Amino acid sequence: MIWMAPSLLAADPAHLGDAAAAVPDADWLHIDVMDGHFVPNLTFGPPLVQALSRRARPPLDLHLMIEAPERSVEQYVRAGARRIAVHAEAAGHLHRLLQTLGSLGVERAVAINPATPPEAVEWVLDECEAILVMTVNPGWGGQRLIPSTLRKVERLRATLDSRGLDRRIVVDGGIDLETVAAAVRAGADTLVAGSAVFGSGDPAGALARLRAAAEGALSPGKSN
Ligand SMILES: O=C(CO)[C@H](O)[C@H](O)COP(=O)(O)O
Ligand SMILES: [Fe+2]
Repeated sequence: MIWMAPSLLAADPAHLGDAAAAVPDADWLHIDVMDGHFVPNLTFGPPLVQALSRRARPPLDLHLMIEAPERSVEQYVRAGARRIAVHAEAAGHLHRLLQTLGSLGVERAVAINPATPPEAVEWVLDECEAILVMTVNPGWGGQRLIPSTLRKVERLRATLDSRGLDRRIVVDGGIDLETVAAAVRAGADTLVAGSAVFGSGDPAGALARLRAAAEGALSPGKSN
């Protein structure tokens, strides 16, 4: 089953609450937290996340692009996060951090940048529910998907299958009607899309079209 996670990063910052309310059929609402250090950009903090949780119907999916994530995960859980992705590159003690997140009762994802090999997450698969493969360099929306990142998705899906593990593979960056089928065929089952959803005048319609294209790529005999 495909899960769709529209990313608020592409929404008009002056109307974030309305954007959060505009995609009630999403499986998750993706929120990109950037600290100006791990990535140059600066975005959402806990009070804003908490305010958005009151406007959004989908559960909040926080993508923490921050240094020392262990210092602030609890704050984001209190603000309403239901899934938290932490970067393998940012966590000094990744295994311990994932155990902490588990004890806080949220779904856990480990994110890797395009430059990071799959091995960085393969040793903690028992301590997470999802892997987030960055398909662009983190920091901004509206970039083009880097095709070689999908080879990592294939490899991770093969590793999960060979170990009999049921984990979500999230792809994040440059997902649109042109790239979504390739991402799904590579093994992704959770699709983050910012510009393709909030860059359109009709976010709910754009989300539905993207979901249909992803589901079509899953079903044999359909072309997308
Ligand atoms: O994590 C991110 C950037 O670091 C965003 O989630 C991602 O870029 C989504 O935006 P778009 O679909 O426009 O690429
Ligand atoms: Fe993201």
